Amino acid sequence: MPVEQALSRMLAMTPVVHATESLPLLEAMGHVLARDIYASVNVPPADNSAMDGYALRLADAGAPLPVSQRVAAGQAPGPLKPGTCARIFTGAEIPAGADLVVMQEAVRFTAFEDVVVPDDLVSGQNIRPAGQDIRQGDCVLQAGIRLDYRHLGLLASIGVAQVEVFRRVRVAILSTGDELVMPGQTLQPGQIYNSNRYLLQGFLQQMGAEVVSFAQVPDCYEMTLTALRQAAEQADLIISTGGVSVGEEDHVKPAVEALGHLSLWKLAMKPGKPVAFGQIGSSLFLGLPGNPVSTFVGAQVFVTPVLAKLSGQSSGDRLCLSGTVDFSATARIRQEYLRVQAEWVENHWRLSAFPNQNSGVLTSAIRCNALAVLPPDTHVAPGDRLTFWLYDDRPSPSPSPSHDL
Ligand SMILES: Nc1nc2c(c(=O)[nH]1)N[C@H]1C(S)=C(S)[C@@H](COP(=O)(O)OP(=O)(O)OC[C@H]3O[C@@H](n4cnc5c(N)ncnc54)[C@H](O)[C@@H]3O)O[C@H]1N2
Ligand code: MOO
Repeated sequence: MPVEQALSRMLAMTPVVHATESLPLLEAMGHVLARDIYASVNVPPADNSAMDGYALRLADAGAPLPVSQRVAAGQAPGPLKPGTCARIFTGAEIPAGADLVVMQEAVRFTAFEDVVVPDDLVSGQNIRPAGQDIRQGDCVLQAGIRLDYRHLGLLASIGVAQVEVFRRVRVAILSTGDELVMPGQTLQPGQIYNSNRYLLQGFLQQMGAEVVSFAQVPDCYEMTLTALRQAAEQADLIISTGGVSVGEEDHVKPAVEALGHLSLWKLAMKPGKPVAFGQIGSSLFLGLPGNPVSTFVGAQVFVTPVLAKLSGQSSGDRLCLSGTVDFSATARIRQEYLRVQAEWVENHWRLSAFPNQNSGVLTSAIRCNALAVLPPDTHVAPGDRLTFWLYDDRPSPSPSPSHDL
């Protein structure tokens, strides 16, 4: 089955976790907003000065003006006496009657310390009007937004201290394989370190999900059943790695079928062919192949949109870009997800492929910053274009050389 079709079927089966909670603003970081937020105040609440200087009436300009009051930020000014000006500081409220502020560098003083202002004055200059950022009653954020630091700042600016958010999506991770040991232990012959668990847990954390359980199970049907049953009791989504292929040691698929059902298995993608998707009780189940790059690509291609929908996010769409490849590659019947280094060079994106695209080479994900999509039955040569997305938008320390695949 093509990836796009599989993804639409996965999303059609994915519910929204509707439970909400009310959290103090700082704790809401990374949560998805459950209600629209309306401003109960203007931002700024009153007209205020954009400069350190003098507030006056345009009509009074022309003659030297005595200073009748001093207004610092945080003080409430009195009305401005006609024929005078007010000493004012950045952020301080404009006294009633004043209609402009002259910055202090632009004024002179008479021998009596009256203020002489320049001629080229405009009503409203250097005044930040009340509500210029947000008007009372405005809908400032809509439900479905995943809150980041910008939203926290905006919510704080309208005085919101507590927000209603969807609870975090609960995810269980299952690593399967007799060969796996945890970092920190010494490898015995035949063993490898379990990297997928760490990759997935870090990814889920970054996505705002809560990892509620982790199990590492050997290649044993009974133990896989037990682990899946326990995971389904706690999690909205179970993600397993390994054991979804066709060998006798691959027990995940039959175990899911025994406890629930599988809706999808085997997709036309590389890496990641034996991806499986289904349900156990009320938990969704996503089985990713064990190869570390299959897990990485599966996290990018499937976990991201499924988690977005579960968590109540209104859009899980990623930003897809188009770039020019400087290598040759051919995809057969499977859609390929190439690890590429995307560089912005001379007003276009140039994509260079990592030389070893094997699904066991996790280094490719670190040395590159993007996944380029090579559709089935496609050949690309230098100069051709491919769609890609950045999974790391930091500039790379050194551009990678080009490699044909
Ligand atoms: N006869 C066939 N064999 C295979 C096929 C096939 O169609 N016919 N498909 C191949 C493809 S493609 C993939 S992908 C793999 C997927 O296999 P599994 O999902 O069953 O994964 P495993 O065999 O358990 O593991 C694959 C590989 O990844 C390593 N691994 C597993 N878990 C971890 C982990 N947590 N951390 C690090 N590395 C892990 C594991 O040792 C294997 O090397 O099947 C092919 N075979
Ligand atoms: O589908 Mo597998 O991940 O190519 O090696």
